[in-house]
Amino acid sequence: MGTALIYDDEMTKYKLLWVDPACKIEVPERLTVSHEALVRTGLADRCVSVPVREATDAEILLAHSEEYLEAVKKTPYMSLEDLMEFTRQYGDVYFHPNIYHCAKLAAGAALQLVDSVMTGKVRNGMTLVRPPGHHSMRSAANGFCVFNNVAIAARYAKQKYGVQRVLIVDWDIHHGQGVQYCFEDDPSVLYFSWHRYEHQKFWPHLRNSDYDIVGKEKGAGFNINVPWNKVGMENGDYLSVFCHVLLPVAYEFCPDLVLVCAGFDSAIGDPEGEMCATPDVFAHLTHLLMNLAGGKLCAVLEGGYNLTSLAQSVCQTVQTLLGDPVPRPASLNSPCISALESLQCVRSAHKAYWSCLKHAADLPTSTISTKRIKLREGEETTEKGGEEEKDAEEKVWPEPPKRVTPPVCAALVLPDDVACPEGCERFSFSEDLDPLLASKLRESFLRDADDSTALITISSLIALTEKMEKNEICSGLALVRDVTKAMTSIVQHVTTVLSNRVLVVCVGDGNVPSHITEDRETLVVQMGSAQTDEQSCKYYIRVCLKKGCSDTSGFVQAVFGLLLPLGYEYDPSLVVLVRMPDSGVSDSLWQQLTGLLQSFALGHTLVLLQEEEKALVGLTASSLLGNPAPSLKQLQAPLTEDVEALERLRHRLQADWKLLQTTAPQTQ
Ligand SMILES: NCCCNCCCCCS
Ligand SMILES: [Zn+2]
Repeated sequence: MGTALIYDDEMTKYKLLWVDPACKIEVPERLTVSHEALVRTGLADRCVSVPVREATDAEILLAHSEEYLEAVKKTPYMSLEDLMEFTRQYGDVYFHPNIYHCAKLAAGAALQLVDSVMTGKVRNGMTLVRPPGHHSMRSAANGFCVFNNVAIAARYAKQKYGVQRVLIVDWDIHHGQGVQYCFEDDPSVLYFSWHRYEHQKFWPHLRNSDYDIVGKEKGAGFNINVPWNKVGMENGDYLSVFCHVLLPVAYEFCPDLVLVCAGFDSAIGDPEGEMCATPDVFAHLTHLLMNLAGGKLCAVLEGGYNLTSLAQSVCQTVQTLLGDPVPRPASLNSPCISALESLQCVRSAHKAYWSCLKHAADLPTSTISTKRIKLREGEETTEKGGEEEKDAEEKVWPEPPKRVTPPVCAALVLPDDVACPEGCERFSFSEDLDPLLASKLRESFLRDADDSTALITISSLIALTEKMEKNEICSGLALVRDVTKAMTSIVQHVTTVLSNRVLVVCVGDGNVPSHITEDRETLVVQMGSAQTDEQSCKYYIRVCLKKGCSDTSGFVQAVFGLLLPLGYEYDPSLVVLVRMPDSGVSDSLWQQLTGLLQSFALGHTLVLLQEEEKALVGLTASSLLGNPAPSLKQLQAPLTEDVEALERLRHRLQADWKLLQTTAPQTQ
């Protein structure tokens, strides 16, 4: 299934008609540069084009009062003076004779997108709209917004399609207070927003935007605010919040639909956000949400006021929705102290509501980032947002890397009697093997040296890793007699011959040859049930779950709290996913993991299965082809001892792996 793109240039036909410094950044070119970039890059042609429509009164009344709608209806007939007068009653917004029409189109576009996804016409999609929506409230326009496009879409999806749970992710740099107010007592809509806050010094200066505002009554826990109290936040800050707050909660919530308030003023160069996250980060934010709700994801444009980073970010988002491999995360910095404080505060505020956060640390005793910490003489404050910050417009950043899709998406090494699934390519090493390599492989990996099928398999795997390295093949899968032997030979080859970093993920117990774990190049993460006496060390990390990998919620904890942050920090060029015999992992969790691991290494994931498990070839290949994994059931609480063990492991490792941190360093 494809990706919908909804855009109509009618929404460019309104603009600011008078002088107002607060509103001058909201210009029609925001839409034209975004759409033109999608056309120029060929991404628009790869999408399913869906027309806009006007939202009806009834649909607008899903989130707004009649008196407000009636008032807005009068604006097309107003004189300039009347428009200015009408505007004055609201904050940081402007009206225009054509804005009511455009606001109906913006809301209608969001509804068209919901229809396209909910009817299965497309898998996911994005709509480029203005005016944006997330600041508008029941009876008030605000922050360039007239109707709350995403709030209306959420209510519409529940009403028309019986959607039980909607996740709204608001990655715009402003707090979508309009969305928060709409759903704050509603447990069926989980609203997540991060936003520039600076301890309430930043617009809209609301006390209600802070981390302790968690929702009301039945909605308590279903409103998550992540305040950024400094500018200059980077990719590492954003990805840490996704891994340690949003994703664990989102998987526990288990939404039937994901709506994104896709604002790109959180990208570098934006005059509003003054953040430093690069446009390619939106490829990762999008990808990390694409296995929720069976892939049903609707992205609705909100803000974004730097026309260069806006266009690049929109393209990164749409290209990921189309299923292209995501770029490697450019060398991530560890989250800054201020971000860690926010992270700790949010996790603490929500520990009462989400079992995945039950063991989160308490509130920090003091927010050290706001105090000027006494540094050794002469040392510059490493903290972001210092006065020396140049203003956003002067920021320069590299163009996001070209994201080439390899000619072969998934190559499979299978015994002849196992069918190759649709969309994949059977791969077996045909040219005669280099005799030197053959003998080396024989002596080091084969039980009986003349076991030719094993030799073919091993050499096929070696050849496969080389084609992946050349980006001729994206991902691979092999049925092998002994996954441990196969893993060893691959790691040996890739680290020595290709001298690349390999992330090995072992699902299930079983011994991992020690020499892999000692080469201090390869990172091995093994998830199982074995109570190991040997401690995890920096490059060989063992997650032990009481009930093993059959415990889905414990496993998910480990994936988001440990595996993903490690993967982002390690930034491998190849991921080897090994399903150890009798791992006990469920099929849907296995597919989720296969999908999530494609966040790394340009999607170069090589999956190793025991040949007895050939029944898993089809569903594993489906995930390698980019099909969304089936959604997991709502997760029950993970075992206390597992969560505590994971916390202890994270505490021990966070000195080596900065993205594992979830708390700010304690003040002395
Ligand atoms: N420096 C201009 C102040 C603008 N304040 C309103 C911003 C609304 C953003 C909507 S995404
Ligand atoms: Zn914004």
